[in-house]
Amino acid sequence: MAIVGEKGAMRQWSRSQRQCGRRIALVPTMGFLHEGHLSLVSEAKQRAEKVVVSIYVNPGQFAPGEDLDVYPRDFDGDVEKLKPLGVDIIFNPRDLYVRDSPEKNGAGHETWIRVENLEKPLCGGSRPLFFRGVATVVSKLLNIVEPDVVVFGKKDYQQWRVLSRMVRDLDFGVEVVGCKLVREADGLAMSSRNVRLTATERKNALAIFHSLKRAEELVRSGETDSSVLIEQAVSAISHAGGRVDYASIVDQETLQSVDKVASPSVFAIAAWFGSVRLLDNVELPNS
Ligand SMILES: Nc1ncnc2c1ncn2[C@@H]1O[C@H](COP(=O)(O)OP(=O)(O)OP(=O)(O)O)[C@@H](O)[C@H]1O
Ligand SMILES: CC(C)(CO)[C@@H](O)C(=O)[O-]
Ligand code: BAL
Repeated sequence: MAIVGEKGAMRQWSRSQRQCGRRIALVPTMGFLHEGHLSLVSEAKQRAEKVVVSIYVNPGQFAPGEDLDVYPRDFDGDVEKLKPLGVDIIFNPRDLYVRDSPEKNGAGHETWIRVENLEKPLCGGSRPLFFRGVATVVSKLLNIVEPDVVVFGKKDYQQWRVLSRMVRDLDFGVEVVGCKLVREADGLAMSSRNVRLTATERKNALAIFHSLKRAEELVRSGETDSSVLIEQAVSAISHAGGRVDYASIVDQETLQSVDKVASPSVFAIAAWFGSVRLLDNVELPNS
């Protein structure tokens, strides 16, 4: 497993692999890896001969005042976790944006990608520049690594949908794969940010998962009214001391709210426990 920090070297490696006819899969991450990330690597290994994992905490997707400075990092630990998995390259770019290179004399990055409608609901409400940053950095990674397949997790459901749309709309020559959300043994969605929860917040945050499970059960027993499903979730999370950013039942493709659970929909929640904002979701069964 090699660690590559320079984008020219990354591109050169990819091109030489492709010239030999080898398929490349890319797994983009921000590091502090957990089993959720490792499941993406397994999926990538199934789909390509060569696997690149990128580790880059992208400043371009954090607004001022968000948690960029305290985002968990453990590069050496990540390397150890990836070693046994047969990953070929860890791409840990030092020079991703022009502003990262002092010799460019302040000539800054000024090109941004917007996925105009899909970026607006859900996370787009409280993080209006988030998907602009994500779409732009993922475009850069795709242009540098030139993978055949790129793998994302459905824990970040809207992110997966936004990036799939971007790839389709802009004709990137890559297949986008969405992998199922991986949970801790007690049900909490795995997330790098979980480490920032206190023990009490960690316990209370389970209310998110329990309320989504409850919604699933209600749908199975015939409840289709979104407002009923949402109210029980908001109430359970608030009782547990959480602050709901959004709790929305939306169409799986358009991410527009639905009043009734009648077609493929997803119940997506973002909620704060202490200073940590957590995401979770379930794809709801059709009633
Ligand atoms: N629990 C999970 N199950 C499946 N995929 C996941 C899970 N957690 C993260 N991923 C996926 O891993 C990729 C990298 O995500 P990232 O490095 O931001 O980790 P994260 O755990 O989502 O961190 P955080 O939410 O704290 O930013 C994304 O495609 C994301 O959806
Ligand atoms: C896709 C991504 C690596 C872009 O920085 C990030 O948003 C993430 O880790 O989910
Ligand atoms: N996985 C989400 C990345 C972020 O919250 O910035």
